[in-house]
Order: sequence, then C-alpha cells, then structure tokens
Amino acid sequence: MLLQETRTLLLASSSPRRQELIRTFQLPVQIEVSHVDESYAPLTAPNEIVEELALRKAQAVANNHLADSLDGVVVGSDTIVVFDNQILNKPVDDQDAMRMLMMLQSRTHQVFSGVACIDLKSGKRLVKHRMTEVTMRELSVEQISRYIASGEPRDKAGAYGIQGIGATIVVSIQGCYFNVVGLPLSLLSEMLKELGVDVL
Ligand SMILES: Cc1cn([C@H]2C[C@H](O)[C@@H](COP(=O)(O)OP(=O)(O)OP(=O)(O)O)O2)c(=O)[nH]c1=O
Repeated sequence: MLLQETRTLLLASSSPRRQELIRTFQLPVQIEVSHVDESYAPLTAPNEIVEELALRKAQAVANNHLADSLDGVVVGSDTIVVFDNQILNKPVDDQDAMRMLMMLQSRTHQVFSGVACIDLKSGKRLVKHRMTEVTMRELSVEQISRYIASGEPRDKAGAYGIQGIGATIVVSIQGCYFNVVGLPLSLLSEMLKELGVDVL
C-alpha cells in the first residue's frame, strides 16, 4: 500500500482557538505567528476585509520560506463581526466591549471568517470566506458587566466567544459553528483538497 505523503500545515496565527482547531485534522502542524498590519481601507466590504487580511497573514509566513525547501501549505485566517453595516474587531478595552455587547444583545449579527492557503511548492494561492449568522439573547448591563469581568471578551472579535461561557448568550446560529470560533474547518478542508492535501 502506498502511504499518502504528509505535508506540513503552517498556521500563520497566534490564536489559541485556531491552533486547537487545525490540530483536529491530525496532520503535522507548525505554528508561525505573522505580524502584519491589520488595517484596511474604509468602506471595504466585510468579505473582502477578511479575505485580504487572511491572505496578508499567510503571505507573510510564506515569504519566510522562499529560500528553504519546506513542502507545506501556509494557512492564514481572519474573523470579524458585522452588525448593521458596522465592523466589530477585537475590543480595545472593557468600555469598547460593553459598547459592542450592548449593540449585539437581542439581535442577529454576521460573523465573517476569511481563509487563505498558500502552497509553498507550487506557489498556488486560494482565498475564500464563510459567513455565519448569530442571534444573541437579551442581556442587561449587569450581565454584560459580569461577562466582561470574566475576561473572555478581551481578545475576541465582537467581544464574545461562542466556545466559552459566551455560549450561554447565543440563542441560535445559522451556518458553520467553527467559522464563528475563527477557522471554518469544512471550508479549510475543501481548500486543502484543492491543493492535493486530503484531510479524510
Ligand atoms: C466571534 C468570536 C471570535 N473569536 C476570536 C477568533 C479570533 O482569534 C479573534 C478575531 O481576531 P483575528 O484578528 O481574526 O485573529 P487573532 O488576532 O486572534 O489571531 P491571528 O491574527 O494571529 O490569527 O476572535 C472567538 O474565539 N470566538 C468567537 O465566538
């Protein structure tokens, strides 16, 4: 029987969630944090923002391997929350988290995640995104304050984490759950397949 050649996935991310999620593929994973400028032009559409930033992150790591012979695929990702045409990134402080959660409670918002894959051998680049709709329950200022005090909102787009105690404030979702957590696994596995890497 021919053993399938295993190629390394280079995850261009500092996000512990993404690191944990990509390991579910049971493929060799290397983490290489990319330090890129995450600014974007005003009025850029959400899908374009997440695709552009995912590619920027992946490209920065790919550039570090131009001279070596590493046979792998670099994966970059970016997640934003969109409510009423407003883009919510990670909150800058607790007050910002309060502003975001007051806006999101009792309503439905969109979560966009972009994924970029760069094949180091062929140079082929793929960039796609997914969108998930999330509906939050009604929250009082006191409940939001207690949630912020838990520390969970701090490093998350939209100031909540569906995978943590934030699960209790989400009523329903439509679309991919992992897209909300920061890495849409079914989309990523499809993209890897296109580059010749079979997860299953
Ligand atoms: C909405 C939501 C976001 N998030 C997280 C995923 C991302 O880590 C973060 C969005 O910030 P990003 O800028 O996409 O990612 P990051 O800075 O954490 O990591 P890196 O750029 O190095 O890859 O929000 C959750 O963990 N749970 C959620 O429910």
